[in-house]
Amino acid sequence: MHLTKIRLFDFRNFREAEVEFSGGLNVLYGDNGQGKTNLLEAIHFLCNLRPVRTTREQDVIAWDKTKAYLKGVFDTSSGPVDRELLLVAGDRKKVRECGVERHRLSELYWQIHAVFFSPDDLSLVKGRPSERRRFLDLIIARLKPQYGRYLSEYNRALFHRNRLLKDLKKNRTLITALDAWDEQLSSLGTVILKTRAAFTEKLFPLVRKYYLYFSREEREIEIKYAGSIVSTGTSPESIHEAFLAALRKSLPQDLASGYTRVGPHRDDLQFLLGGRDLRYFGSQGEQRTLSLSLKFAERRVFFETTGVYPILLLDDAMSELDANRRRWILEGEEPCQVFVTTVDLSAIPEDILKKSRVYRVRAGSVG
Ligand SMILES: Nc1ncnc2c1ncn2[C@@H]1O[C@H](COP(=O)(O)OP(=O)(O)OP(=O)(O)O)[C@@H](O)[C@H]1O
Repeated sequence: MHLTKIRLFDFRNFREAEVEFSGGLNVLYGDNGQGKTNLLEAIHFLCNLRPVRTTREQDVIAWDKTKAYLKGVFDTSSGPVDRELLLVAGDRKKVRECGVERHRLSELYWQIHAVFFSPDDLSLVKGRPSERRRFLDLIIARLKPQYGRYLSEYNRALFHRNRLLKDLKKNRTLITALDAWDEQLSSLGTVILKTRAAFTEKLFPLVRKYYLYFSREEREIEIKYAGSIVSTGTSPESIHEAFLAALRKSLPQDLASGYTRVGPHRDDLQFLLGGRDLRYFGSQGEQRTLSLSLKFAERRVFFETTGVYPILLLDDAMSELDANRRRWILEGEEPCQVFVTTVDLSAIPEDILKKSRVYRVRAGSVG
C-alpha cells in the first residue's frame, strides 16, 4: 500500500497543492518553517484519520480560513482507493472513500495506516505514563476497533466512580451505589488488561529486537507492563477478582483523594537496561533509540497483523541517527513507502538520494 498522490487546500500553511509521490523513498527538504512537517501531518491525517501534532483536529485549518480539505489516492492490494477529508470549523470532520461518505471510521482502519516518528517521540520514554498508555491504546484500537469501544466505556465508568467518590465526602449514604460501579469498572478493565497483555506479548519482543539493532549493543532491553492490578492467574475470572480486591483495598485512599487509584488507567510501561530504568537513567541517545524502536515495532506489528506495511513518516529524524542507521532505514530492508524531511540534503547518502524522489518545500508549496 502506498500514497500515489495528495491534494491539499487550506491545510496549515498550504493554500493549494497537488503532489505525486514515489512508492519508495520520498525526501522533503527545505528551510525551517516552510511546511515539511505540515505535509507529513496531512499524509498522517489522511491515513490514520487523526492529526499527529495536536488533539484538536481543527488546528490544521489554515488560520485565516474556515475549511481545510485533503485528498489522497492510495495504491492498495484491492486497487486504487481515493480518500477525502473535509474539516469545517465548528463541525465534525467528513471522510469520503471512493466517493462515498463514511460514518464508521473504524471500518477504514485496516487497509491504510501510517507511522509517524519525530524527535518529540522522546516523550514516549521520558514523558508521563499517560503517553505510553496512549501509544499502546491507539495501536490496539486501530487493530481491534472493539477495544476502543471498551476503553470509552471504561473511561465513562471511571468518571462516574470518581464523581461518586467525591459525592461520598458529603453524603455517606451514597456508598450503596459503589458496588455497581466497581463491578462495571472491573469487568471492562479485565477486557482491557487481557487485550493489552495479548498485544504487548507481540510488541515487546519486537521493541527488544529493534533496540538491539539500532543500538548495536549486546545488552538487551527489558520491558515490563507495570500494572496496578496484580492477579495470581491470567484467566478473566482471576483478573476480575483481583481487580475487585484492589478496588476494595484502595477505597480509603480513593475516598480521600476522590480518585480511583488502581486500574488500567494508572498502568505504565517500564524499560530497563542493565536493570536500570531508562526513563531516569538512560542517556539521551539510549532514550532516542528506544523511541525509534517503539515506532518500528508499531510498524512491524501492524504488518504482522494486517499483512500491510504502514507508510513511514520520519520527521527530522536524520539528525538523530548515525550513518549506518540512516542507511538501514532509508534503504528500506522492510519494503514500504517512506517520507523523510530534512533541512540538509547532505544528511542523506548520495546513492540513496539518487534512487529517491526529492521535493523542495518552500512557504507552503512543493516543487
Ligand atoms: N493552522 C495553520 N495555518 C497556517 N499556518 C500554520 C498553521 N499551523 C502551523 N502553521 C505554520 O506552518 C509553518 C510551517 O510549519 P512546519 O512545522 O511544517 O515547518 P517545517 O518545514 O517542518 O520546519 P522545521 O524544519 O523547522 O521543522 C510554520 O511557520 C507554522 O507557523
